[in-house]
Amino acid sequence: MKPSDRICAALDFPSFAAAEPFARTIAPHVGMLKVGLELFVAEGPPAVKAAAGLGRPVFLDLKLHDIPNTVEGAARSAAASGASLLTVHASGGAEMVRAAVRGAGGKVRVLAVTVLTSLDGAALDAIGLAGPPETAVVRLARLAVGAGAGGLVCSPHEVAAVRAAVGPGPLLVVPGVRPPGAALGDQARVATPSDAVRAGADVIVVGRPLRDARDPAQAARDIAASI
Ligand SMILES: O=c1ccn([C@@H]2O[C@H](COP(=O)(O)O)[C@@H](O)[C@H]2O)c(=O)[nH]1
Repeated sequence: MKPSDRICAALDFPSFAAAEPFARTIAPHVGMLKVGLELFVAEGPPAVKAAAGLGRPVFLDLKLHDIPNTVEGAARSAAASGASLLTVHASGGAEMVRAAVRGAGGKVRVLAVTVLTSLDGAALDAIGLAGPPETAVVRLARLAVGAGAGGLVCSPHEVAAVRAAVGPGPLLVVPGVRPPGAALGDQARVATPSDAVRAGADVIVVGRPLRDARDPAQAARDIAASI
C-alpha cells in the first residue's frame, strides 16, 4: 500500500459546491474521501455519489446510534448510496451493530466508533465512563467486532491496544491526527500521522489540517512522506 493510500481526507464543508474544489485537489493525493454529518445533512446521498465520482472510495461517517431496527434501515440506505465504509457508534450495543451489518448487506463495511477522539479522561468520567479511555475503547472494540463490525474507529492513543485485542482482521481507522505543530481544535486524544501509523492505524483521517492548509495537495504529500 502506498503511504498516501492510508490518508482519508474529511470533506467537512457545508455543501458539495463548497467542498468540490478541495475534493478535486486532494483526491489524487489520498486514498479515501470522507463525507461526514455536515455535508451529508446538507446534501444527502448525492454528495456520496459526487465524491465517489472523484475516483476514491467514500467513507460515510454518519456515526449511527439508534434502536436496531432504525439503524438497520439507515445502513440499508447507506449501502445504496455507493459508500464503501459506514460508521455506527459501538455504544449503541451489540444488537444495534448486528442490525447495521445486516442492513449493510455486505455492500458497505460497517465500522464501529469506540470513544470519540474529542473526549479526554475528564469528559469520559462526566458521562460515567470512569477509568483510562483505553479500557472503554478496548471493551467497545471487542463488543463491536463480536457483533460483526468490519472495522473500528479509535484514537491513536488506543490503536495498538485495540489491534492486540481484536487481531489482524478489522480495519482500524484513526482520526485525531495532527501533523507536528498543527492546532488541536476540539480533538483531545491525538498523535502525529507517523506515530498513528506506527502504532497500527490502517487509515488515518485528516480534516482541518488538510482543509485549512494554504496548499492542501502539498500538505497531503507532506503527511504521506512522513508515514
Ligand atoms: O472519534 C472520532 C470519529 C470521527 N471523527 C471525524 O474525523 C474528522 C477529523 O477532523 P479533524 O478536522 O482532523 O479534527 C472529523 O470529520 C470528525 O467528524 C473524529 O474526529 N473523531
